[in-house]
Amino acid sequence: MAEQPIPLVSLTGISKTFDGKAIIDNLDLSIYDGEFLTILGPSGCGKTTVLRLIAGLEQADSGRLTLAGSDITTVAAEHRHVNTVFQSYALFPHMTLFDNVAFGLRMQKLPKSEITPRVLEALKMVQLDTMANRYPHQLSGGQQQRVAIARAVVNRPKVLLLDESLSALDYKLRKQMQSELKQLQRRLGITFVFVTHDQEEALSMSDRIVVMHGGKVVQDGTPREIYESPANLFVARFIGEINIMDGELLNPATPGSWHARVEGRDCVVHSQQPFSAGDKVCVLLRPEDLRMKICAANTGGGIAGRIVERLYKGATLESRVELQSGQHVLVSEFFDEDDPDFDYRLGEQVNLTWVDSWEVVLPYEQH
Ligand SMILES: Nc1ncnc2c1ncn2[C@@H]1O[C@H](COP(=O)(O)OP(=O)(O)OP(=O)(O)O)[C@@H](O)[C@H]1O
Repeated sequence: MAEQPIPLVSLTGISKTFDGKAIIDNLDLSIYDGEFLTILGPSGCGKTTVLRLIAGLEQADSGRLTLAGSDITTVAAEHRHVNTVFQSYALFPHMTLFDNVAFGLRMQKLPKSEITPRVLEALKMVQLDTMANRYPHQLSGGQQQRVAIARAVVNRPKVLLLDESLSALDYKLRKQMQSELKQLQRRLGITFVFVTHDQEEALSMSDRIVVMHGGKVVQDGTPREIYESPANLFVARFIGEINIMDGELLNPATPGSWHARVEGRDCVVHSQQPFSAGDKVCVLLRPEDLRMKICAANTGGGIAGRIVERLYKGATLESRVELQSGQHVLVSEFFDEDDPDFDYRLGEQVNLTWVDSWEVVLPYEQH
């Protein structure tokens, strides 16, 4: 078995209460050297608090924090090799970029002969070395964000914490910065811990995503694992669009698959979970996993439904289908004008199937 690497940062049994309310609840989290880890979750789930605990800006009520193997649970923020880039970049408006980036090193009373090359190197990394004499108001939002990163990187932290640091940017700039930030992280080899509530951002940037809900980690995995195999309905719904259908397991088909009835249709579903015959389940399917054919009601072998809405999205066509149970599901298909079945009309009867084994089967939860 491959040996598990030693975490660069580890949080063990960390709890934090504010005003008598548990905000972080017995949290265990390992962050590995050089990875781009994203903490993803809805507003108020405790993401920023986790960053502040790692940075030393908050003290945990209980638990243990280590950095590169050393216990830093009670070490002051300024003595941790950790830097934070906050949502508001908090640049000094009256200082040039050079002075903004040099500020921390000057506070440490380093000699000028060391400060100048380090600042220029950091500005070069974020491709702003030619603008060293400009002031923050002369920069775009994305450039200001890069200065904030240079200011953190110049301290040569082992870990860089980024708190919703792209959320102030407009859509196009945010997309551009997502890719630049990821490239920068690869180039620097610094461990990034990135906090966001934007699932698309998390999927596209991260090596690993930790999904938080109510102060707890509800799933920890690669972007693909989180998207394709959500651990529960909360994660499934939080990450992208999902259709949740009610089903019942009838009897085992093969090891890892079951004969089942899903929305009145007999089919085979796949799961490695220890289910029993008769168990009620939720069958999860992404809109792009479903396949749709025009078909008279109950003749196609799949789940019968009726088109109630069509949404043209450019590259894809999304259709809302009402099943016989009254439930609505969303189907997303690539636009294909040559497919005679493609141009559905409102009210048309259709038949839904899905790509074999792409379904996720979870224990039944009210939804
Ligand atoms: N210093 C504090 N004093 C009291 N309550 C706090 C404090 N810091 C955070 N909280 C509360 O803890 C909860 C979690 O806050 P936190 O900022 O960690 O959430 P978040 O997931 O980062 O949310 P957002 O995405 O909105 O920033 C919130 O209910 C918040 O009001």
